[in-house]
Amino acid sequence: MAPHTEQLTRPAVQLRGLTRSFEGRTVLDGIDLDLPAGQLTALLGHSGSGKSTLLRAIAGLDHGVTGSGQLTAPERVSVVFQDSRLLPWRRVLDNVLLGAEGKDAGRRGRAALEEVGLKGRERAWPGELSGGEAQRAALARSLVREPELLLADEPFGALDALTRIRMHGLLRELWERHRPSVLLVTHDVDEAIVLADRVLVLDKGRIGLDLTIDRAHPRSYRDPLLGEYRERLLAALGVTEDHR
Ligand SMILES: Nc1ncnc2c1ncn2[C@@H]1O[C@H](COP(=O)(O)OP(=O)(O)OP(=O)(O)O)[C@@H](O)[C@H]1O
Repeated sequence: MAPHTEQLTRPAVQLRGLTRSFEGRTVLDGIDLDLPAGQLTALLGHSGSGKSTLLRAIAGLDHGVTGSGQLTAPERVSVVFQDSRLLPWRRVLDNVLLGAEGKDAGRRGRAALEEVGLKGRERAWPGELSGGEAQRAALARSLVREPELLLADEPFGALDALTRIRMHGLLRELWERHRPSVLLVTHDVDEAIVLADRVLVLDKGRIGLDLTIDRAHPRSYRDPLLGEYRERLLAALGVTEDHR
């Protein structure tokens, strides 16, 4: 599907000189970044490189952290984490409706559950869902707010490999249908290459590599033409032949 050009001209997120420190240790060191509206961007980086810190800053969830810089982000932002964060004492539909506003919230909640493949599970308890189903419910909850920006912090990191691949298809489908701007934090180079149109590598507090993945969707994990992107990303992450 062709991107909506009028959307791509207006950045959804703008960071200028964004700096964040913990106890005097600088984690983000003057980041300048524009995320165009309606783009699916992945953020890679080693453990501890500051990916979650950056995502939390954009989400406005980093109160109390020392920092400076300018940040603009849309008002309607949804965040999905590695753990579904469903409230165990609320049924699935009631979880999905948390934070949903408006008269038609119930209808939107049911529609979102249907979109993620959970039709019929509205009255289930979170404890009755598999890990993949719980993440589907978390995605439904994020959709119901009709976010302009979806921030996802390793949303598939705790899932088995097969479920993860299915969830990749689902996320891409949902994105194509709703076109929010997405920032997907991941450790998984292949996940980034298959899903995202742009991949950023966070390194030493800065964006070390900013790579556009110029391949049509749906993409196959086996596409040899994605290999070149993989090599560039692995090199930016400092992964050499000796590590493989
Ligand atoms: N609340 C905090 N207090 C002190 N240090 C923190 C806090 N949050 C994060 N840090 C430190 O900031 C650095 C970046 O953490 P962050 O969680 O952003 O990294 P990450 O790239 O998301 O890592 P991972 O991939 O392992 O989740 C780490 O060294 C971490 O210890």
